[in-house]
Amino acid sequence: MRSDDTIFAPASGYGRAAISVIRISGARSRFILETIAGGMPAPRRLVLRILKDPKNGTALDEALVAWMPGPESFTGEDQVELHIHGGLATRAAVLKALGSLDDCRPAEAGEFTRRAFLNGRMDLSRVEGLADLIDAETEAQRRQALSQLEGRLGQTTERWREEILQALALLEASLDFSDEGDVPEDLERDVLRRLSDLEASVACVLANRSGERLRDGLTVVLAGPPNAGKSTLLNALARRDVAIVSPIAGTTRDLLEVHCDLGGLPVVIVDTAGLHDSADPIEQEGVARARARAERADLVLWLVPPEGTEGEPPAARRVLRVRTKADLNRSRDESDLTVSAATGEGMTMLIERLSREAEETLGQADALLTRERHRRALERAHRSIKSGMDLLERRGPIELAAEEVRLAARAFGEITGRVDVEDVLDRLFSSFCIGK
Ligand SMILES: Nc1nc2c(ncn2[C@@H]2O[C@H](COP(=O)(O)OP(=O)(O)OP(=O)(O)O)[C@@H](O)[C@H]2O)c(=O)[nH]1
Ligand SMILES: [K+]
Ligand SMILES: [Mg+2]
Repeated sequence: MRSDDTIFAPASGYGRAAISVIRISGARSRFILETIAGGMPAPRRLVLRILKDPKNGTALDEALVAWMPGPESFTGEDQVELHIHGGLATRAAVLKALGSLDDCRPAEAGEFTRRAFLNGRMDLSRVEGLADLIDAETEAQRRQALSQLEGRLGQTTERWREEILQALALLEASLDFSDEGDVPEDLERDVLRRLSDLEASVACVLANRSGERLRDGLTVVLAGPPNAGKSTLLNALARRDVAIVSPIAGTTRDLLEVHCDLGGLPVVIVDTAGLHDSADPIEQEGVARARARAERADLVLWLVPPEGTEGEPPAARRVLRVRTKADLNRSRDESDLTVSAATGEGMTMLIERLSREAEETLGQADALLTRERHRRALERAHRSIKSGMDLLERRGPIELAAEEVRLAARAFGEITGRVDVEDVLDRLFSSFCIGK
């Protein structure tokens, strides 16, 4: 794959639609537009054109076309958009015509965004914001992703990086002084004050985990003995037939996740295998997976059917006891909630309860960090700042303090993709759809 090829791809979804948008980016964009649309429109204006096959001049479609010259385009390169009719045959014919041109090829997943990043049009944290925006399933996730796309995280870490580079400059100046055997104490005190301000700001951001939580959603695991009604409840919460339900104990073996939107907040509900001792190695594996997932979950709903023995809930952060199949047994007990997926009894209460849990955990999300990657980089920056401060306070070697400060600057730079992020790039861009 050559990075100086001109690339093209449908930017709207596949399947039949009224309009389909095809994006083109690269040096041949102008030539392509001239060739298939018969001339150049004014930049950034949609104009109606007949698209013609470059091989034989036959008409392909009537389309709105736009010419977006670089460097002020999304990718930073010359770009073209063709808004063609959304029929499958039309799209196939236009894509085939584009593919027949020299140095033009279909784009790989995320290649447009990768070019935008490489051409300095977006920093890495904004690229991640864009990926999250495309994947956002709820209102709160959308707002968070948009704020990251707008550059809140990137701007903050860039500011921190600049501040720490100033501290580094001062330290280096004091190194020069120390050659002359005279380290001004003011200078070191000044550096120490700057580092300590920065340390406090970074610690404050690290303490807030709500961004990552909001991105991933609140995880609720449905656990219980076999036949407790876990899969039935999952289907009822999802309002569709996701999991197999049967009177046979041990129906569910794998974990099954459903993403729900509760009042604009993302909740992931996980159905699991019934917890019990089994000689069957597949069931044992299912039970082990159920226990592991319960341990990591924000909340476990421990489902207890009216019949049979209850057993012990799995190890978990928080457990709510839910009596199932209320239609079969009217007796009250010490459960937190009582539901019947069959009649719908108690379902409103359960959903309200889950919404409240989501609101408490995710509701006030105003966090800067949304990914583990950000957190790891910031933690490293924080550690280095603290080591640097420690060295200065103990009047240790200035060279070592300067090195710590340099490491912190580097860690800040990783968040926006200034340094060392090749592996992150490959993973991130391949998670995009083709055409983005
Ligand atoms: N009457 C009544 N039956 C229910 C209710 N919920 C589930 N059942 C029945 O209970 C049986 C077991 O339900 P499942 O949802 O498969 O139970 P499970 O906990 O997922 O079972 P495993 O996956 O085998 O562990 C099925 O026959 C369901 O129709 C309910 O609220 N009322
Ligand atoms: K079952
Ligand atoms: Mg089941």
